[in-house]
Amino acid sequence: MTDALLDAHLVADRGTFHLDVPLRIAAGEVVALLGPNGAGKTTALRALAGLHPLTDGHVTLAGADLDRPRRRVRTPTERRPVGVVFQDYLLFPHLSARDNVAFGLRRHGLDRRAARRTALDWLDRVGLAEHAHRRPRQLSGGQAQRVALARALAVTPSLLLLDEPLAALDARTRLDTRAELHRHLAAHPGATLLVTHDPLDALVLADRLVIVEDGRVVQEGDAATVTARPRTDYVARLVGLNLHRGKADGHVVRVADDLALTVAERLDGDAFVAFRPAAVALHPDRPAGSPRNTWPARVSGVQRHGDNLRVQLDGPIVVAADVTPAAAAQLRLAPGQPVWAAVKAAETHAYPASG
Ligand SMILES: Nc1ncnc2c1ncn2[C@@H]1O[C@H](COP(=O)(O)OP(=O)(O)OP(=O)(O)O)[C@@H](O)[C@H]1O
Repeated sequence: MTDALLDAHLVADRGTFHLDVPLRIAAGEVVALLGPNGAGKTTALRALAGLHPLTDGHVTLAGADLDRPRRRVRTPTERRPVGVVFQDYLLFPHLSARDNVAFGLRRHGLDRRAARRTALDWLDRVGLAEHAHRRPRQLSGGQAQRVALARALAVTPSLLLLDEPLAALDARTRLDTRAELHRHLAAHPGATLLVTHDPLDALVLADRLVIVEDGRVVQEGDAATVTARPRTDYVARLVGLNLHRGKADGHVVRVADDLALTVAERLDGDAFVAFRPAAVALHPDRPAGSPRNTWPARVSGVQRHGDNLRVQLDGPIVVAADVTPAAAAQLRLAPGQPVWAAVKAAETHAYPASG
């Protein structure tokens, strides 16, 4: 991407934690920053907002350096063309919805009347014109979220930052608000960074995913690429796949000392093998007639998963298998129980681990 509106290299420290994340976002692009707990997502967002100092690297937005520690450049939060929607919205409880939105505009230099007019216009755009006089405690979670979004967007920020914007909502409100948020983000001409735990939010709302683990980017790309070729356990779990790394030789990938899986693709060298939990069949005894891709395993856990049960297996490789409740009853699945696992070559997807 050559025409990045945001060009950042976020290098920051928090205690012993070290963040080192390059990030480029084009105008109109929505990027989701995903990662497990403690990966550094919030630190990255706070650094972009000017709420956490960089120790090195830079933040350049629309060609202007906001941060560049080596040149002692640092722009205070309120002088950045950045809008933030925090997880708990941080609305002022004593101000009406209109005045919450107007507050940000006033800080950006608008006079009181113009700020109120623009605030009403934005509340109208998020469908809240008739609630403009209400205080935050008189609004539902979804409505408060929309006020926070209106407040962030009203200042026409070059960069919009959203920190888990749907996390505080119940499932039903989340569904509606996600669809509406999608509409507003699609219309936002600036760059958008969305921090989230929720793969669905990321897949629905973002054009591109950047996945961080332990302060580093481990994978990035559009949803189709990332879900088709996960490169870490976290990403594989996120997209609901089993993932194993091994050495490929033709159609065989050795994933453990005592297990080689036959795969559909022909490969050589370091490779990943991915397969869906539903592709793993469980048998009480060694399955006859199908010698490929079967291995002895032991049940380490069983949980509900939609209409099925998700069974965690230990053995030469750690695997999740989805089985129907009827199959689980027949197998009398219980923790510690030995079973045989099987997966067909045609149900696996192998790809090079390098590049
Ligand atoms: N106040 C603090 N003092 C010292 N270290 C901290 C502090 N807050 C966070 N950290 C460290 O910084 C790391 C990154 O935290 P951060 O909140 O950015 O992660 P995150 O990806 O947003 O996590 P989560 O998904 O749990 O919100 C954590 O691993 C934690 O060890």
